[in-house]
Amino acid sequence: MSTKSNSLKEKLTENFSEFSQLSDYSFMNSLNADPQSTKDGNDHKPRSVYSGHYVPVVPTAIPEPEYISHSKKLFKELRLSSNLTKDQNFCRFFSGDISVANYPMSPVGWATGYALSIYGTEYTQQCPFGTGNGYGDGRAISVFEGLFNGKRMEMQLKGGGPTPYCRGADGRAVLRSSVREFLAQELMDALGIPTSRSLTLYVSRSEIVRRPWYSKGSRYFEPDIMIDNQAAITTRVAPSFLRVGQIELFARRVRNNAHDEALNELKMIVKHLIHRNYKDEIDNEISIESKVIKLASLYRSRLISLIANWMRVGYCQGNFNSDNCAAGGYTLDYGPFGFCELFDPRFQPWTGGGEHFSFFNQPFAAAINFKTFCSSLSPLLSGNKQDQGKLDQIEKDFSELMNKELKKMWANKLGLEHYNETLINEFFNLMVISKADYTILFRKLSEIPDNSYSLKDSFYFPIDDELNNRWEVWLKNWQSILKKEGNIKAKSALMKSLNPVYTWREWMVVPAYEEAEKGNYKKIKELQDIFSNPYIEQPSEIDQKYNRLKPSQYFNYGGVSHYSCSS
Ligand SMILES: Nc1ncnc2c1ncn2[C@@H]1O[C@H](COP(=O)(O)OP(=O)(O)OP(=O)(O)O)[C@@H](O)[C@H]1O
Ligand SMILES: [Mg+2]
Repeated sequence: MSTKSNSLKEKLTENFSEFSQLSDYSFMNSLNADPQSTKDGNDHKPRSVYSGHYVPVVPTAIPEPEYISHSKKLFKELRLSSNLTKDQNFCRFFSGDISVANYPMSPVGWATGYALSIYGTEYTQQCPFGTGNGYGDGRAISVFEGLFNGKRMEMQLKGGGPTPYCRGADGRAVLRSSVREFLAQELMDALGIPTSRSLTLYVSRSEIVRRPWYSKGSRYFEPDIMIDNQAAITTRVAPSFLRVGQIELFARRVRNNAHDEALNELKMIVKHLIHRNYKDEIDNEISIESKVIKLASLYRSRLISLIANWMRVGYCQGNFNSDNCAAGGYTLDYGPFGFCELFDPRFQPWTGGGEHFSFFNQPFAAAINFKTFCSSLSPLLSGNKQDQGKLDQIEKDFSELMNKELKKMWANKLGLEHYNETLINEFFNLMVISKADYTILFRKLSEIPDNSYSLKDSFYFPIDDELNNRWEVWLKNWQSILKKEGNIKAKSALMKSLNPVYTWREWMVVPAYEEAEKGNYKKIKELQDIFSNPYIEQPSEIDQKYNRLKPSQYFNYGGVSHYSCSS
């Protein structure tokens, strides 16, 4: 009996009509549509959107879509059968032709507006109307919301054609950036870092868009040519795609007395955020003021943990504006991101990013986004001084708690129970002077070596005797603390669970999207395999290929070591 019910429970969704039965829309049912929008979602030209939480939009399908890949892991988690990828309607739907939607699915998707603050400075000029009312999802369109094993998930096409927020751009994403986002989400999830997830990746055999990019071997900082790219659509999945910038938009409207419904719309979107991302942790029965305070405190914990995790694996988001900061506490928008190879605290692959969004500055950028988040919640406290005091305190404590978490992370990354300032400062100095590869060095240290010879393959240049001696001294000090603290074998195992073997190396990903441009998807699948298990050493043939220092020719190489945000 129990076997039977288990097998029933395990039944996978096999075809598109079963898939449609999973749909259950709360976004469109419980929030306000822009009153000026049309129900049919035929709304693809830039225009001002003054109110409402979303605009109904029908995506523009990419012509002649070809399936490239899907996330086997996410499919399993959602209990979707891989057979679905062979279903014609599934393919049409996730390549943008949602006219195939069956009841209870909606044949219309939605795009949302959001505000933009760059490192705390509010921008309004970023839209064609100079007001900020034309800024939001320009090419991201949500098309599905459903219940999967009781978990509510939203599915969003990236590159699904223009929306009213497109600001005159084409609404498309190129194959290169879609491959990057698809693979990066897979890797981040496997690294154990909260993230939007990859569902599927389709490319158009016939639609071409032009973008500035780098010529082969370019040493230019900014793109030097225009190139033709195939359009692609990748679908990402998350409990919500709400951003700090979105809460900010509604709060700005309250502050500016933009319309009578402004405060109510802010309240609705915050309640929606709680419902989507914090439902299990916030009691529905408490007052809105108490909910807001709890929300700020929960988001603070999630954001702090997220940033510490980014630092742990060498991830640099690159463009950590309020509009690229998910209010649910996970990584969102894999645009000009990168992973640090040669250790550099100022690592920043995006040419437009500046130092403020660089690798080691991310805790500060996060603190600023958190401040924006808190001040956006403030109007919901109805001027109550005591509640405002609590919210202010939560915001004020961000940096101290962030520091604490970082110290814990650095200590654990080195197998230590406690942060040791002298030891860790000397370690950072040595990493910089020795020109170490961030991932390889930490992984080699996870073997807890007792001599510097074991580290030599993690340096980009041979180190001299003096430096060598410094490493020897450091290793000795480190080992003696480790030994005092306890079981070395257990420490090594812990370090290996925090320090991956394999990481994102852009020069390995470039051939994957370049081959894909020629219709060969083998390298994408290979990388997907490697990225699915980044903490486990692969057999030596595979290991030699993927566990390597960045070759010298790829330094200062346009499109590899740095890139513009032309996606
Ligand atoms: N080709 C395009 N067509 C329309 N809008 C675009 C296009 N490229 C970028 N945008 C819009 O410009 C804004 C800034 O772009 P950014 O690179 O931060 O985001 P993105 O990578 O497109 O999307 P997301 O943050 O949803 O992952 C976003 O609102 C985005 O929707
Ligand atoms: Mg973005």
